[in-house]
Formats: sequence, C-alpha cells, structure tokens
Amino acid sequence: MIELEKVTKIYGQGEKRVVALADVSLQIKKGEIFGIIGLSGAGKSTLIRCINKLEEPQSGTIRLAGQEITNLKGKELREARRKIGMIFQHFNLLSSRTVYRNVAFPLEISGVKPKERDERVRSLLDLVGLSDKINAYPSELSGGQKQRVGIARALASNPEVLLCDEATSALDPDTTKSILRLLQDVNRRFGLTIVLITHQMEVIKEICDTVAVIDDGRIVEQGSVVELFARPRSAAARRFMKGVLHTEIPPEIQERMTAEGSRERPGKTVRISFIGGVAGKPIISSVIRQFQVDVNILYANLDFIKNMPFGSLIVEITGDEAKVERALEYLTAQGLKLEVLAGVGPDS
Ligand SMILES: Nc1ncnc2c1ncn2[C@@H]1O[C@H](COP(=O)(O)OP(=O)(O)OP(=O)(O)O)[C@@H](O)[C@H]1O
Repeated sequence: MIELEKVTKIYGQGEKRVVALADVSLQIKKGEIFGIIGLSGAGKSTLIRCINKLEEPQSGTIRLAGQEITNLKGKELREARRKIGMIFQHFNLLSSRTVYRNVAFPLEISGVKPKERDERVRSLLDLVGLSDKINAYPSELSGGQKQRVGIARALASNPEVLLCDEATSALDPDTTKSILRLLQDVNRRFGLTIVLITHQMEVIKEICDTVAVIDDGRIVEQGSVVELFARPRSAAARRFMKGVLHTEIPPEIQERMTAEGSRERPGKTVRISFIGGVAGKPIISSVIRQFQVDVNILYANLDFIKNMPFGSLIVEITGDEAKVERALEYLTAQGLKLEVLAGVGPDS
C-alpha cells in the first residue's frame, strides 16, 4: 500500500545540516496497522510528513497504492492526498466550529452536497461514539473526545490510509486504550491501513501488526511486532521494551540466585520466555512428571501483545544432573526460549 525506497531528507546546510531520514526503505501492506517507533528527534514526524507530501525528500521514492507520489503536483496531488487521512497529537480541531462542523469541514471543501454531507457526518459521529456532543465546541470536550472528533474528521473523505502522528501521546493511559480500540475497530471494519508514529512501546504492543524502529534517521529494525518482542535485535528496540515487558529480574530474585546455600540439590536457575500458544499448555507439570525433577517458580510475568500471550518465568529446576539437562532440552523443543541464569551444583 505504501512503499518507501531509500528516502533521504536533509534539513539545512553547512553547520546546520541535519540528516532527518537516511536511506529509509519501508513496505506497508494494505489493511495493516504499522507502527514506527523512535525517540524524540529520530525522524518520525519527517517520515510521516514525507508520506503525505508535506515534506519533499532530496532522494528516494514514495509510492502510495502503486502510484509514485514524489513528483505529483496540482490536481493529481490533491487526488492522492484524498486517499490519506491524518490525526495529530494535539488534535488540530477548529475551535470556532462545533463538533459537527469540524467533521463536515473536509466534506465542504471537497464539495459534497448538504444532504449527503449531513448523513455522513452523523454516521461518523455515531461510529466514534460522539452523537451526543454534536453541537459542542472543542473547548467543551475531553482530550479523548477531541481525538474522536479528529478521527471522524480524518475518515470523512473515505481515506485508504490513516496517518497517526503521536495520536495518543497527550492522553492518559485509559483514554489511550479507548482511542487505540477505536483505531483497531476502524481498521477492521473498513480495511483501513493505519500508520502510527509513537515513542510509546505500549501503543505498538497494543495494536500494531508490524513495527519499524527508527533511530537517528535510520530504520534499525523492522518486522512483526511479535517477532520484535520475542527477539529484539537492535539496541534501540531493547531500550524501548525495557519498561514495557518487566523482563528485568527483580532484586529479591537476584539476591536469592547469588545467595549461598539457596539451592540444596544440583540444578539450574533458568529464565523461560514464551509467546503464543504454549502459554495454554501444562508444560511445567509435564517436565516434573517426565523427568522426575523439581521445579520451583521464583518469578512469573504474563503479558499480552495484541491478544497474544507473552511471558517469562524464572524457575529453579533441581534433581539428577542428567535429568535436569533433558528437562531443559525438552523445554527448548517446545518452542520456549531458555536462558540459564545460574547453576549446576548445589550451592554450599
Ligand atoms: N523544519 C526543520 N528544519 C530543520 N531541522 C528540522 C526540521 N524539522 C525537523 N528537523 C530536525 O530533523 C530531525 C528529525 O526531526 P523529527 O521532527 O522528524 O523527529 P521526531 O522523531 O518526530 O521527534 P519528536 O518525537 O520530538 O517530534 C531532528 O534533528 C530535528 O531537529
């Protein structure tokens, strides 16, 4: 749906030269929710502004639904832009217009007849759950309600793509969730492609299918969200995930792992990470039964990435050394990721 090939955008010259995007290539598929995550100044806004041609890259190509937009002008550019809706961090509503007239605005500009316009505005406000605020002014709305108006307005001209520029960054966590649910809903209902830029990994984890990590103007990693969480390759991705997944070993467990005499029998302390289906299987009890080892759970954490269970357990597996080894092999064969944190002989 959207393809970027070696897009480079440079601001300024000489000492003031800033490479905001360096050789950025991305492929965003029709109907997916694609997240772009990066720190402040990484180049996210520049990227999204290049996609709707508010910025002109120095080199590279950008295609939207197969059409190269880089050289479009006038009527053709307007037509292409109509395929793209956009929502913003600070909503960008017109303060002197009511909710109804904010949503009607793009339809007025494109000359949609009053009756059709009225029907469309009312159905959009119904979709975003704001029918009761139809005559309110933006100043009378909460942040979440303002963003709902923004979404209704962006959808007014039936776009194929919705660009979201830090759309939930100004909202509290509960409101963020409700806005993300709404975006997911419109994505599913209309097959709308959503491109979302954010610095919040929670947002990526909650609704994105695919993610690209941007760092200092470069895409350092891209792929499915589940894959990113299971096996982050870049330092930037790992940094973003730290606060989200609680995979850090709690200090109490660290202490226990290093304390003398904490383990009476030989064994290993292992971190087991899992994703998806295995979460529903009784793997631990199978290990105990099949290999006659003891399993002591020291720490457990279960989370969800887009409704997919994702978790980690820290366990002590003790018993006969060969059986412990076989138990670990069995766990690996079940598709679990194992990391030995400490172990073999009894602590003494
Ligand atoms: N109009 C401009 N003129 C000069 N430099 C710019 C301009 N716009 C952005 N930059 C620079 O380009 C780099 C990328 O900026 P950009 O706004 O795309 O980052 P960002 O990831 O969106 O950051 P934030 O999350 O803070 O909005 C930054 O170093 C920024 O200072």
